[in-house]
Amino acid sequence: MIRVAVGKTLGAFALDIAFESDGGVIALFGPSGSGKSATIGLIAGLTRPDRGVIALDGRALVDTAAGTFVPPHARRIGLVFQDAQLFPHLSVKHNLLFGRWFAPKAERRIALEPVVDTLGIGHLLDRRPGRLSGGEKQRVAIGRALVSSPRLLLMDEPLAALDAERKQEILPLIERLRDEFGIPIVYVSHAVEEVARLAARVVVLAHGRVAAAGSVEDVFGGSVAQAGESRFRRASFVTARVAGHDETWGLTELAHSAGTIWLAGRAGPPGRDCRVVIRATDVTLATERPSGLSVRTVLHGTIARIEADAGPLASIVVDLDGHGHVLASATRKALDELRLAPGHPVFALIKTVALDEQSVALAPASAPA
Ligand SMILES: Nc1ncnc2c1ncn2[C@@H]1O[C@H](COP(=O)(O)OP(=O)(O)OP(=O)(O)O)[C@@H](O)[C@H]1O
Repeated sequence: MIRVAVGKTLGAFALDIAFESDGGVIALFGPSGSGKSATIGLIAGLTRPDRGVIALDGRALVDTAAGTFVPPHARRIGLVFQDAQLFPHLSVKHNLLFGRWFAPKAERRIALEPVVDTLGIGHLLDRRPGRLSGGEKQRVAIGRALVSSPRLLLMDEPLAALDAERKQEILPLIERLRDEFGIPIVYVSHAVEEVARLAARVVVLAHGRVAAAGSVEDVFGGSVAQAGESRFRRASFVTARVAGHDETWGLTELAHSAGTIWLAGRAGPPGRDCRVVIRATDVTLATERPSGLSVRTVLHGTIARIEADAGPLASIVVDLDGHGHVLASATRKALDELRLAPGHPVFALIKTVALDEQSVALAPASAPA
């Protein structure tokens, strides 16, 4: 359990935040400059708060009123940054073993072998970091943090420097370490896709304050959490159930009460709950059920809210039959011409080609998504 309630002034920037997490992955989400990395620095002990408390499993790491400040190396917190920050003169194996020095012998819960297996880095052990790709380096950085048997893992945009393909290789590995090693993780990102796949809870920061906090479903139920994001990055997700695979056409059918969602590719066994991430720019709205279109996914819903940008665009939050929301981007002109307003019924159309396996996060086999 991590509890954070701190204030810190950094030049002209004032951070004043409070949140708690009792395990799993909690995401810190928010636009650039909102204070995500500053928060990570405070939890790791790289900086000291001006006031407040940070406690891990009931033990104060910082308590300014009591004069407590546990130094970073004694916090037992693993860190993974965007840039892997490996020791260039050490082999991969010795980089990994370096992490162990920080764990007292009695607390070395995590052995090297399962970490190497999970991350698929066994063939790299004798290499130096200079001879690794970006994705390989990042796996080793994650491994080094894990073998220190940390009480908490802080991951600050660990995928931001990787291309889309590398990201898709590493995301499942982070899912596995979340599920197999049981270490609580604070995960910083401004990618909705990553947050939707990994996190149970999210804290949205804006201008150094907590703008929203709660379950991922609740916080991303509308577009408010993404107000600072460009229209190309805005996304929502819906929880659906894998209904089956169409082997002839290579499609997966996902059941939702608002309609069937089709995605190109295979995603999970039938019966499994999942979250489907849908970019707002991939959603088209229609006032009538369309015919003669190639679009396969037609979800019926009701306009819950319209948020007009300063420019020509608007974000439309569509309530899906009381089971989640989908976010659409449209021009204000189109809204005007279709006379769309809150309370109106609409159909949300999503191209099948906009969704594939990578748009889907499977819920653990036994738990709801
Ligand atoms: N040491 C410092 N001195 C002065 N200002 C600082 C210092 N460190 C951070 N800041 C300021 O604090 C604010 C928050 O920075 P922070 O790095 O936490 O943002 P972020 O949400 O992680 O952004 P990004 O997504 O771009 O990494 C920024 O305005 C930054 O310029």
